[in-house]
Amino acid sequence: MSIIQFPKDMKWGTATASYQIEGATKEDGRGQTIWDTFSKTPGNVLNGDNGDVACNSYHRYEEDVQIMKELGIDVYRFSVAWSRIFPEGNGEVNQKGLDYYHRLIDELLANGIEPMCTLYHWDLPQALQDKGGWNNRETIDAFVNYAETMFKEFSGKINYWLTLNEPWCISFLSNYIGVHAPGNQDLQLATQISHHLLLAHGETVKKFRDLNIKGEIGFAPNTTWLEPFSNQQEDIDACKREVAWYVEWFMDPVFKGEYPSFMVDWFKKKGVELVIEDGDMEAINQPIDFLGINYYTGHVARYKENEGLLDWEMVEMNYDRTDIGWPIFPQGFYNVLTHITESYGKVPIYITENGSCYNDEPENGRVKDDGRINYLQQHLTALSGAIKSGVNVKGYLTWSLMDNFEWAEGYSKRFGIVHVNYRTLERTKKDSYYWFKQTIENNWFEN
Ligand SMILES: CCOCCOc1ccc(-c2cn(C[C@@H]3NC[C@@H](O)[C@H]3O)nn2)cc1
Repeated sequence: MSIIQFPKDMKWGTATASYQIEGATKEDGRGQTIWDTFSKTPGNVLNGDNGDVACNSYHRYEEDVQIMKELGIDVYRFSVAWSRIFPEGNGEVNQKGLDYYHRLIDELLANGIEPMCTLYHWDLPQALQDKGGWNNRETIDAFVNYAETMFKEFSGKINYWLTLNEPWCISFLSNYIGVHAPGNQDLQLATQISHHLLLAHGETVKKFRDLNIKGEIGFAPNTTWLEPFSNQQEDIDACKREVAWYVEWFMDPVFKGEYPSFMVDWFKKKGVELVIEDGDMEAINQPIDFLGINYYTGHVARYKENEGLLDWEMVEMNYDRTDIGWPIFPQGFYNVLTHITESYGKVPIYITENGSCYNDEPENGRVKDDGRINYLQQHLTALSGAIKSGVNVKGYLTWSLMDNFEWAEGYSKRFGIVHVNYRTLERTKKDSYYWFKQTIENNWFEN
């Protein structure tokens, strides 16, 4: 057994997102979003699930904050539903929407918990999607206007801001692979959307600086790691392409002001012509205060000609897998974090999402989720190793505080350290909740 310790100023927390937990989708002036539309289109979401009720956190946030207070966390990451603030995406502000987030944030602050606000976590107002959504550059202006409204309203209460959650999911998963809203399957469209998302991020950071807002701002790319099956250059290059699709494609423009040329060339071979206007790359290349990193899984891979978009295939290594089927690959967590530090320097990093799907149910009031505890132990051990090797990690927020709407998987996949009974909405703290609570209290755990 060994003791895994963390820096004394390490911040611990949990993360959620508006569409996944709030419910109340037709209350207090909230406008429809692309996930309301997508989830109610038959076939898009398992079991026809949608976010109309979810965890009903819109009304149960006080109970949820008490659960967080007992957990002993320092920071809670949530997202704001843009369509609660601007039901049509822009125009007249909805005061009842602002009022809800004041209630939530005041409850957090009153209980000594720091709010970390994600401005965009996938729930685009449908009215903007009807005008082209993220493919329309006017959506960038609407986003900056929404962000400016939030900055001015909550400056002084919120000190940690994230512009975008997982731009790879927003662009490629949702507009090329097509399994998330709005469900397009067009590589040119998805790639152009990725550029507009980066522009929205950069213009928002500029606005944050121009307004002299107190606090820190960043964004939260999702990451993965592919380990080459051999030291053959074709295997190494294939893995590099997939990691770059998530990491370099979004981080090079922000940190270096340019796209990774080997990926631009690869997309060109696939017929993609990215439209970049004068000044775009300068607008994206804004210094950020911290990076949110989301990591779930990785695997071993090798080159395979004409396989998928990037010519690679997974190598089956009898991985242990979670209940959503993702390989448990903690070495990928260490590798992607050290890779990011080697590429972009010691930018402060918060792990804004890391967690696992285990569908254990309560028995006699207890949820015995050993799989999730094991996942946390393995990934926090990898994180501790990354910190020791120089990665500038400031905090770790597990995904998620509670079971919630897992997008196309609906409510069938449970990521929470707190169980939610979707019929009664009763919350039940899982064994992993108590394990995480003890780890936070100690700032170490025994592996
Ligand atoms: C047919 C091919 O299908 C490919 C599916 O490909 C993916 C990839 C990635 C994901 C994914 C899901 N999550 C968890 C969320 N992160 C944000 C938060 O809202 C969590 O709910 N991260 N990545 C899903 C599906």
